Amino acid sequence: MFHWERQARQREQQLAELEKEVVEKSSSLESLHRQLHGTTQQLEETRKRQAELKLTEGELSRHLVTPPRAKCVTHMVEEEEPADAGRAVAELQKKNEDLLEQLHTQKQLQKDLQTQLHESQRICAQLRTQILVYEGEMARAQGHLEAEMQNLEEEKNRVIEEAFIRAESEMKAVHENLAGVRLNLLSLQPALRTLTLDYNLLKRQVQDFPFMLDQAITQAKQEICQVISEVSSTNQELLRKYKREMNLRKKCHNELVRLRGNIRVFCRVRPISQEEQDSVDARTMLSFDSDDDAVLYLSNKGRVMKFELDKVFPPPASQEEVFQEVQSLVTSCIDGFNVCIFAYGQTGSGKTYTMEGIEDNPGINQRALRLLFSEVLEKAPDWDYTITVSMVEIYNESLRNLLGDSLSDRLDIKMNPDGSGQLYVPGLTEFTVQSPEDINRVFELGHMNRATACTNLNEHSSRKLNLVDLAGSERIAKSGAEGNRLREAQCINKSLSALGDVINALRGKHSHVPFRNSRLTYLLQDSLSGDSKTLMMVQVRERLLVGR
Ligand SMILES: Nc1ncnc2c1ncn2[C@@H]1O[C@H](COP(=O)(O)OP(=O)(O)OP(=O)(O)O)[C@@H](O)[C@H]1O
Repeated sequence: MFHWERQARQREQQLAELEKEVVEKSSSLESLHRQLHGTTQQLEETRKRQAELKLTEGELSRHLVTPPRAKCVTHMVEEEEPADAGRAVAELQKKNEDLLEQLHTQKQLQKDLQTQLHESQRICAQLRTQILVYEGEMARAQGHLEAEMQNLEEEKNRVIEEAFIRAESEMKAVHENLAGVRLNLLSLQPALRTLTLDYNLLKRQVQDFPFMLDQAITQAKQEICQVISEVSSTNQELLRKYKREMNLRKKCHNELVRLRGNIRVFCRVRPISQEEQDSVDARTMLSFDSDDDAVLYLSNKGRVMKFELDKVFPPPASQEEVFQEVQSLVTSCIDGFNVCIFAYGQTGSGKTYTMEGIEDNPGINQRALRLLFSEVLEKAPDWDYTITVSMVEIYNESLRNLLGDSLSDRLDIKMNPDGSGQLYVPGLTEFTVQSPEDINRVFELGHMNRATACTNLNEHSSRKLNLVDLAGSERIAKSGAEGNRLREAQCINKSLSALGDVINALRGKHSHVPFRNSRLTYLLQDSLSGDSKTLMMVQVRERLLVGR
C-alpha cells in the first residue's frame, strides 16, 4: 500500500470522526433549544400568573381599603339585622385574614417563582453561552474539516500525480526491457534451435549408450582375455628362458670359479692413525702398483717383496668400495652357492672395521644383509625364501649355541642324515628373520654371550652365508698368558693355522684338504669346498709398528 493511500485513509477516518462530533453537537444544541423553549414557556406562564395574582391582589386591596362600603354593608345589615351584621363582619374579617394569608402565600410563591425565573434566566444565559461556544467549536471544526479535506484532496492529487509519473517511468523502463528481451529472444532462437538439435542427438546417444557400453565391455573383455593369455604364454616363455639363463649363469659362474679358484683373497690396508704415527717402524713400508690393483709390495730392511692377491684395497678405499667387490659374492648365495666371508689379520688391523664397520659407516655384514633382503624382496613374487639365522661360538675347540637357552650345552658337528652329504650342527638354534633389523636384534642376543663367534645365515637349509669374525692372529705369540688364557690362545692358534692350511690346500688344489684339523675348518667345510665361494680379507696396517 502506498504512503499517500495510508494518509488518505487516516484523513478519511479523521473526517468521519469530526462529522460524528458535529452531529453530536447539533443534537445537543437541539436539546438545548428545546430546553430553552420549555423554560421560556414556563417563564411566560409564571408572568401570566404573576399578572393574575397582581390583579387579584389589587382587587383584594380594593376590598380591604374600602371599609366605608363594608360599613355601608354593615350599616345596611345593621339596618336590616344588627346580629347578622356582626356575623358578617366576623366572616369578612375571617375572609380578610384568609385573603391576607393567601396574599402572603402568593407573595412567597411569587418570590419562589422569581428565584426560579432568575435561575432559569441564568441557565438560559449559560446555555446560550454554551451554544455559542459549541457553535464556535463547530465552526472551527467545520473550518478545520474543510481545510483538512482541502489538504487531503491536494495530497491525494499530488500522490496520484507522483504515482502516475512513477508508473509512467516504470512502464517506460519495462517497455524498454521488454524490447531488449524481445531482441535477446530473437538472437537466442537460433542457439536454441542448435541446442535442441544437440539435445536430441545426445538423447539418442544416451539411449544407445547402454547397448554401446555392453558392446564395448564385451569387446574389451575379449581383448583383455586375449592379452592375458598372450601375457601368460609370454610369461611361461620368459620363465622358461629365465630358468635356462639361470642354469647357464650358474654354469658360467662355476666355470669362472673353477678358473679363478673358489677361494678369493683380498687385502685391505688400513691407514695409520694419528696416535700410531710415533710408533711407526721406518724400515718397513707397503706400496702399491697403480696399474695393477692385485699387487702389493712390502719393503723391509731394503728388501722388496711382491704379493699377488685377487684385489688390494689401499688405505683410502672406502667401505662402499670394498663392498662393491664383495656384493657379487653375497648375491651368489641367492643363486645357490655356499658363501663364506671372513677377515684375517693381526689385532687392530681392521677386521671388525671391515666386517662390522662403525655405526654411521657400516661394513660388509650390514651391507650384505641389506643387499640380501632387497634381492629376496625383488624375487619374492616368483620365489619362496625363508631366511634363518644361527650363531655359534667356537671357544677352546668347543661349539656353543649362542642363541640357545642353555649356554653350557656343547654342540657337535655331524653329517646331515638327509643324504645331501652336508654337515650340520644338531640342536643349533635358528631364528627366522624378515629384515636386517630382525637379524640385528638376533645378533645383539648372541653378542652378549660371545668371545669369538661365527655367524651363519641359512637359506633353504643347504645354502649358507657365513660371516666369520676371527680372533686376532698375534694373540698366539704375544698373549703371554697362562692357564685358561694360554689354552684359549693355543686354541685360537690351532684354529687359525688350520684355517691357513685349509685355504692353502684349496688354493693349491691339493687332493687332500685338512678340514677336520679344527672345529672352525670342519664347521666351515661346506662353505669352503665344492660349489662354495670363500673370501678371505687379509687385513694389514699401512706401516709396521715398532714393538709389534
Ligand atoms: N680402513 C680403515 N680406515 C680407518 N680406520 C680404520 C680402518 N680399519 C680399522 N680402522 C680403525 O682401527 C682401529 C682398529 O680396528 P679394528 O678394531 O677393526 O681391528 P680388529 O682387527 O678388529 O682388532 P681385534 O683383532 O682386536 O678385534 C679401530 O679404531 C678402527 O676404527
